[in-house]
Amino acid sequence: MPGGAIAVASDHAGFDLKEILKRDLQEAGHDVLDLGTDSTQSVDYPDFGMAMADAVASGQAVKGVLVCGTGIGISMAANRNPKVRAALVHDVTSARLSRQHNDANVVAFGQRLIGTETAREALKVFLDTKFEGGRHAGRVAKLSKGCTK
Ligand SMILES: O=C[C@H](O)[C@H](O)[C@H](O)COP(=O)(O)O
Repeated sequence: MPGGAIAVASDHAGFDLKEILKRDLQEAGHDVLDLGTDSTQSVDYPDFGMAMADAVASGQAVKGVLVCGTGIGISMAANRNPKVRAALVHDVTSARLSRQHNDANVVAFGQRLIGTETAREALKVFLDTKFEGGRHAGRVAKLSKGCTK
């Protein structure tokens, strides 16, 4: 069984894809923490992006998966916490690079923009790819420091 819980969260516009990705994670043997939402009834994406940030920053989850209509708003919300590096991913290449170069700990998808199969494949790659470190380590450390003003 892979180590550490993976949290999933979405707004109403990402609910269907979140459920598909959650099932994939469970079938792969991951411990999945579902932070909602629980239906396609309209909700506010900041509530779920920030719940994800809390789960990752506290160590309750080692990685996270976010989905909203575009992936933009919910990743913006999560990234307000300096311990979160949420990558808005549109394909397998950006999923891989978000891990290799940015050590992303959260991946975000836009259900209205990405094909389901692309998102499923991109999530697998995201979880299977390691951070390269090296020249990227200092850059990522600067992100973790947050704003200076
Ligand atoms: O960045 C925001 C997300 O894409 C939301 O999922 C989107 O704005 C929701 O739109 P609506 O309320 O029209 O379903």
